[in-house]
Amino acid sequence: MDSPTPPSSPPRVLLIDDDRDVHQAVAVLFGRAGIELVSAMQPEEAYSALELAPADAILLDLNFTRGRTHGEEGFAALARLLGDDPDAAVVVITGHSGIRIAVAAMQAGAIDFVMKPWRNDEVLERVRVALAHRQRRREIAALRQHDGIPADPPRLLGASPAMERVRDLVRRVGPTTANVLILGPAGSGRTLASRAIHHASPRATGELVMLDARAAADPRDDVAAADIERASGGTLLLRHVDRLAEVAQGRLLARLPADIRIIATAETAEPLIPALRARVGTVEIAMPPLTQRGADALLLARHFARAAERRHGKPVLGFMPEAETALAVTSWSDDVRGLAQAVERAVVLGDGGLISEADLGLGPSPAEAPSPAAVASTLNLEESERVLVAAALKRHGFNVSHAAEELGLSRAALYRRMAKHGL
Ligand SMILES: Nc1ncnc2c1ncn2[C@@H]1O[C@H](COP(=O)(O)OP(=O)(O)OP(=O)(O)O)[C@@H](O)[C@H]1O
Repeated sequence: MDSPTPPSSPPRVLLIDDDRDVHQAVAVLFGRAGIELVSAMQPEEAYSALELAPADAILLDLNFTRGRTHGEEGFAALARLLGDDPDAAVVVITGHSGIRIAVAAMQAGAIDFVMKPWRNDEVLERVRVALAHRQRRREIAALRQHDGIPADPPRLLGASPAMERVRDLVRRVGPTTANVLILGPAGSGRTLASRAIHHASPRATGELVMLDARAAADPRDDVAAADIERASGGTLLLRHVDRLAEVAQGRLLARLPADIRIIATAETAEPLIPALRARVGTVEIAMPPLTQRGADALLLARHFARAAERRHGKPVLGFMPEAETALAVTSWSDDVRGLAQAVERAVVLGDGGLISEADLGLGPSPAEAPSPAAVASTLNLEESERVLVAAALKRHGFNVSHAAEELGLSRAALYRRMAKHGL
């Protein structure tokens, strides 16, 4: 995530609208007004854009599916934008007769609204009000913070129900001072979730002190008392707490002051002594492995490709269809981090075209597709079904009829399973 816009640079406004003509018109308008436009055609693209570079204000259309006028998608996006960042300055865009919808959006936290078709001066005025609002919020936060403008909130990307549940828990627990134990595979986003919780907490102006239990040369080593002390007033993040030997866990428990907020991460809770688990795990959050997040793998791959594009100045067109299928079924050794590294490598070494399966270091040969036996030994029933369906689709070049025949399913049944698993 980049740092917020420095005061001297032009204000940055994110437009979320599925109409290209609107983007073109706003680009001209903002260009004249000295406002930088960031464009997103869909809400998911917008969350990725915000993670890469924060916006000072957001213009949000409320309908993204042709023929829809009730704004459900826009309201869901508004809730997510404000859930991720309660200080977000959002102006909603509604149709000509949408005054009731506009009022409901303001009740839901939007700062203002504009109605299509709009007058240019009206849009600019609303955007400027939103920018001023955001600036005021930042100044107040900076006064509280003492050491400058606060960073934007970390964002957990993903549209799967599994990630919705994680975001919901993060949102509920963040503003409290409850201790949280985050369980899940290495690289799945546990530290990112910890940052989001700290950022949303009343202790966000204090330090997030990170201690890695793996850093101890000997698992019997103690967690430094001085570090624990530093976290008073902020949050203590104990990473990989399951790597501490039981004796060290006991000593750690004895040293934890009563008034400190603790977030701990571990792969599983089994190695934890019950008293430590009870102390750090007032709320437990299970971070699902990427293979349980359906189409999130592709969504994250696109996000990491955009991030690498920005970081290395190398353009990327996207992913080849077979690479997309492979992404949906690959279990990376380091979960989300493994995916991020593979995508970044592909962008760095690629020629700016479409990223192939081979570019991602994934075997293109059908023989390498998982066999039912291999699948069954490591995954649960749901995951096995997803991997088998994806592998059959891959073997048949995404020909649904052929894949359905191989799986002994009707085409309709296969389509249902594809929808269920986000394939
Ligand atoms: N849902 C997500 N959205 C965006 N980025 C993510 C998401 N999950 C993970 N990442 C990114 O993947 C990388 C690994 O995540 P993170 O460091 O939080 O993992 P972790 O579970 O704490 O692993 P470890 O403890 O081994 O470092 C980070 O760069 C993080 O920003």
